[in-house]
Amino acid sequence: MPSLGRLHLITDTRPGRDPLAVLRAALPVARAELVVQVRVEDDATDREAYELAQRVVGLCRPYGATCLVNDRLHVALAVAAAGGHVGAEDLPVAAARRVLGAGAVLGATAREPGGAAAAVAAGVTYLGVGPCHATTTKAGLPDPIGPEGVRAVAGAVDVPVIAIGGVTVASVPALRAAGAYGVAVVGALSASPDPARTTAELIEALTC
Ligand SMILES: Cc1ncc(COP(=O)(O)OP(=O)(O)O)c(N)n1
Ligand SMILES: Cc1ncsc1CCOP(=O)(O)O
Ligand SMILES: [Mg+2]
Repeated sequence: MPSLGRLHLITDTRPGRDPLAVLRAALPVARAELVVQVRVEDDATDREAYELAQRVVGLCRPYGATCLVNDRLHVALAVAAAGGHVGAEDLPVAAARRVLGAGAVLGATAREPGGAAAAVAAGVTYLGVGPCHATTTKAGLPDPIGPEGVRAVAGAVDVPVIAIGGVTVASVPALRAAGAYGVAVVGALSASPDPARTTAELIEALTC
């Protein structure tokens, strides 16, 4: 397995959220185990995405944390992020790999073994697999696949599987038992009254 962080914190840029405050709380706890994925709302401008990503890259650097950019790979390149994440409505994996280059971290979304194997063949570094559980963070998703869906994908590929969708501290053990290498969260940290503590609990559950 590559040295990819196990805790993926996806920025929550919905109104009233403070993604940089959450990141400042999580970084000193998770350090190099943290992968921060800069994800902005669809109607955000590229300039807004760029400015947030630039801040995130700067905050991650002293901790050895990894910054990725969701969807907007030109923003990833512009801020010298470590890579990006693409899904079904974004650039195809092979095209994303060409854009980012051979050394970049490239994630893609998968929910079943066939799609996962195709993404691996096309050059992904890791797979974001889900939604594992119900989530209120993103609308229009298919039904949750649960730990058994994660198990099916993890058994079919040899890249790290990052479970996403409604992940909480309590759900991490079952996801790990199903073969997840790590987890990606929005609400578990963004809505936590104590993001530093929740980060510590997530890291403990992911590395024990
Ligand atoms: C780690 C991880 N897994 C899945 C996703 C979802 O990506 P996508 O399907 O492209 O949906 P959007 O996030 O772009 O709305 C992800 N971002 N990260
Ligand atoms: C972007 C995305 N893709 C699948 S689930 C999801 C949102 C995950 O957010 P949360 O951790 O709050 O359920
Ligand atoms: Mg996408």
